[in-house]
Amino acid sequence: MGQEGGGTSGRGWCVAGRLAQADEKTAPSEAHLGALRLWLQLGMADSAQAQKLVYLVTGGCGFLGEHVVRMLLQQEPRLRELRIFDLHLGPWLEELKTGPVQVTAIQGDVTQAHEVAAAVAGAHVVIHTAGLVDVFGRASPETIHEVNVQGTQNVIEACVQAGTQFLVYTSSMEVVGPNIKGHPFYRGNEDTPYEAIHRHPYPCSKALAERLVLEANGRKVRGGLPLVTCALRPTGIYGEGHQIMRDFYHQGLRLGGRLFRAVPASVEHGRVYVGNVAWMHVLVARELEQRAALMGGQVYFCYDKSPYKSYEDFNMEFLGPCGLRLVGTRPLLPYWLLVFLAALNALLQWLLRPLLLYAPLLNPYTLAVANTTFTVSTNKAQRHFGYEPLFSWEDSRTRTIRWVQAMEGSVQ
Ligand SMILES: NC(=O)c1ccc[n+]([C@@H]2O[C@H](COP(=O)([O-])OP(=O)(O)OC[C@H]3O[C@@H](n4cnc5c(N)ncnc54)[C@H](O)[C@@H]3O)[C@@H](O)[C@H]2O)c1
Ligand SMILES: CC(C)CCC[C@@H](C)[C@H]1CC[C@H]2[C@@H]3[C@H](O)C=C4C[C@@H](O)CC[C@]4(C)[C@H]3CC[C@]12C
Repeated sequence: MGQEGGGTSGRGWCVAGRLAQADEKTAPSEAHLGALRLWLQLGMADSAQAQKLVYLVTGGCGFLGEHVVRMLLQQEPRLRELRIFDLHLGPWLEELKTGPVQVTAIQGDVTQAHEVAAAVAGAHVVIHTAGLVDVFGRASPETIHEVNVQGTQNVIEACVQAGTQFLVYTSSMEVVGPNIKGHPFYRGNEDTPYEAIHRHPYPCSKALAERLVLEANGRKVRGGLPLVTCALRPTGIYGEGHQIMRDFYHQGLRLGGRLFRAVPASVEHGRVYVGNVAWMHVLVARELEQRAALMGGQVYFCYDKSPYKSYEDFNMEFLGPCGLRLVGTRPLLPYWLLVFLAALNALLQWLLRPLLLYAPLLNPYTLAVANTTFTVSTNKAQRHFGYEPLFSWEDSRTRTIRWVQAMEGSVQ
């Protein structure tokens, strides 16, 4: 929309169109022309002012980050420059550079304070989605901490030093749960009491980082204005580009078009479409300035109309139409055996570490997350900043199915 309805340039077109029509029929009076000239002038002034904001998206080349980047370009008409900061830049960035918004790709590391500071300087808004998403034991706990916690601290300090006033942080449902006790969280909201106790490095790091962001709300940035921060907590994100969905799909193909049920169908797992999560980021960033007192220091779960289902049944909404079948109405293996296999995988990972990286999907942590009900039901984002999902469940499903069908090696 930045391109399509970009501020008032769209309005200018509209007026010019109407004027041309009027010319064909009746000559407009001087008064009419004067009014139109004034409107056009105001429109141009508006337009010059409209495209004034500089946004920085950290992790802008990741699964969620790419959707945030594209959504900003479509839905934020005030954007002048969009900076995309990532450890690994994607080739798709090139196609964005021909549009009306200046797109600046910055290869950098959030753990390097000076790189972050240089990227943040002059930005009005920072959307910090960069993170090390690792629940499979690929990275060390120290690395996860460094990227997720120290990286976030660097972003906060850079905002303070640069005078950047608005910071949106991508947190995670996992800062709440599932906790180590396996307590269910059934359609809870941001105020539902829950014992958020974790041991795994990933949720621990996200919880620490979220706290840093929320505590930074109100800190004075350069120039004396207060920093306004908030955190968004997506549940399990799905949609175009979702790596784990890709993995399940390929695994299903290898197994002759079948996947085997491991988790009871009764365990609800919260899921949210990536387009809606991106839209929520864009809206939050837009509304933080006007509603700083209400939104500053707040957390919001990301939600939409995706149905409540088990992790595997939900995946079948997309993988089913792409030719896969989920075998079994109940888990094929007893739970104790899954626990044993998960523990065995953890042991093998530890033993093999000096030789190779063994990081299967099943481990004690992923088993616990997949086996514990965790779903949200809230309207806080709607109440605080007017969020409504941009994509219906039907749209989200169709888009995801099309993406799976277009995947390399697809049976379609
Ligand atoms: N995928 C989910 O289901 C989910 C759910 C809740 C929250 N989140 C959060 O959303 C954010 C994005 O997750 P995602 O699923 O898109 O993951 P992703 O791995 O696809 O994206 C993360 C991006 O961050 C970048 N990055 C990693 N380390 C970096 C560093 N040191 N410096 C700069 N960039 C770095 C990566 O290169 C990548 O492009 C993360 O903060 C994650 O914790 C994800
Ligand atoms: C029993 C096993 C075979 C099933 C394995 C599924 C497992 C890999 C899945 C289940 C739930 C998934 C997590 C969940 O959707 C939410 C998040 C939050 C986010 O911040 C990071 C990703 C993560 C942890 C998903 C990872 C994959 C999980 C554990």
